[in-house]
Amino acid sequence: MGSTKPLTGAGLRGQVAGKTALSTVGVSGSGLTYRGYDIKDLVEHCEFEEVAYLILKGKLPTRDELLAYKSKLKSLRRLPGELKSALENIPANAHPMDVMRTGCSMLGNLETELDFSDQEDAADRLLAIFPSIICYWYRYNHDGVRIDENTDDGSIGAHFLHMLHDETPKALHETVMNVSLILYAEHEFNASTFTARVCASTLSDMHSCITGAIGSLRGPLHGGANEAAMDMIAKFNGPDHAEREMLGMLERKEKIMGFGHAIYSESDPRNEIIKGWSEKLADDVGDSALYPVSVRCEEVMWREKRLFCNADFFHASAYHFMGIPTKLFTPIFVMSRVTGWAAHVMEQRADNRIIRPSAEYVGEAPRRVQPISERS
Ligand SMILES: CC(=O)SCCNC(=O)CCNC(=O)[C@H](O)C(C)(C)COP(=O)(O)OP(=O)(O)OC[C@H]1O[C@@H](n2cnc3c(N)ncnc32)[C@H](O)[C@@H]1OP(=O)(O)O
Ligand SMILES: O=C([O-])CC(=O)C(=O)O
Repeated sequence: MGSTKPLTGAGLRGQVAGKTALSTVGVSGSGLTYRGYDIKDLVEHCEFEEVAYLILKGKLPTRDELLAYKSKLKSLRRLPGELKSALENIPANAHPMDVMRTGCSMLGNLETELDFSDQEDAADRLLAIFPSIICYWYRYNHDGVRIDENTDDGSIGAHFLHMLHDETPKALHETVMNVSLILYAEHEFNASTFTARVCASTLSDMHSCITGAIGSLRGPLHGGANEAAMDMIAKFNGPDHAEREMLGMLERKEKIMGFGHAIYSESDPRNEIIKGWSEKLADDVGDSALYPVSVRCEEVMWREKRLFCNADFFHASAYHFMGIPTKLFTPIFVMSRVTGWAAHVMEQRADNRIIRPSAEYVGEAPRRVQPISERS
């Protein structure tokens, strides 16, 4: 199990900030459970949509419930015309996470959650529409085409890859997307989820909560690490070069993205799973560079610093082998984590008190305002 570190100090580390029935991190099983189910068990037996149902509705679906849920999600993929126009107006050099944030916020104007009784529908709509949002913007701005977002693909992962590459994805890629979306779906009180809960605690709407969460996920210390890890490993021309560069970065006390974790102390259980798929994808594309480079990075970080790969590190090579542009890596995290965020919003609303901690004041002692004419 990925045991937890001594949790004290800055960053609210180790402080219980609320209750959740959604997941445990570093507590039991392989180290990550969703509603009591171990992540390894879920990856082995479930589709992402089943796990989304579990997270959002509280139980694993029956076969009929899953079919109905997948068909509902399929019917929610379409983009309103006003949203398409907004996406067309976002420049090609914008960061795709900013596109996701704007897309979510714009949808909140068009399909405002007027009452909390709409919350499950608002969550399902976001889950279904995020792949359409990012692919519509990307293909319009990079390839000059207006894609048809109403594909017939049976899963969210295949829908995304189909719109991105303009062809039905191969089975291996659909499987890896499925695994990846499951792995990223939920992770207790991480920074983006906590953002969503703080927003929810003011009784704000679902789109505001998710928009804020996207902003938090964007940073390289959180979801943005998969993209940053890719940028780093792409610069290494082989394992020995990677080792030399990594040692230099450590010497200069630089942060190496895709390593370490706020809660786990020895391993992130998601790493072993995505690393296995990255290796399979490397074989599939005949890679003899990026995967060995990634493995050497992992060895060096553990040997030198006892730092291990988190969920993001091997996601970088896995996504790359599937032909996904690096800048779209973190938006995939959004496509998955929206399930966890929305479930946390609903959980917060069900037992709410506004989240309002206190601060330790370290500023000036009380003093009088000097008239402006006397200030130097
Ligand atoms: C899906 C996710 O969001 S997983 C997280 C993705 N983020 C990253 O991969 C970014 C790189 N990693 C990090 O910045 C950190 O490990 C975090 C943000 C994930 C966790 O931060 P913290 O809980 O503050 O880390 P922690 O307390 O373990 O740090 C201990 C020491 O290790 C160092 N350290 C931690 N991670 C790294 C890293 N990736 N590279 C270099 N040094 C590191 C810290 O700087 C600190 O050094 P110090 O004692 O000299 O100040
Ligand atoms: O829990 C965290 O701090 C970050 C993380 O791994 C996640 O959100 O998946």
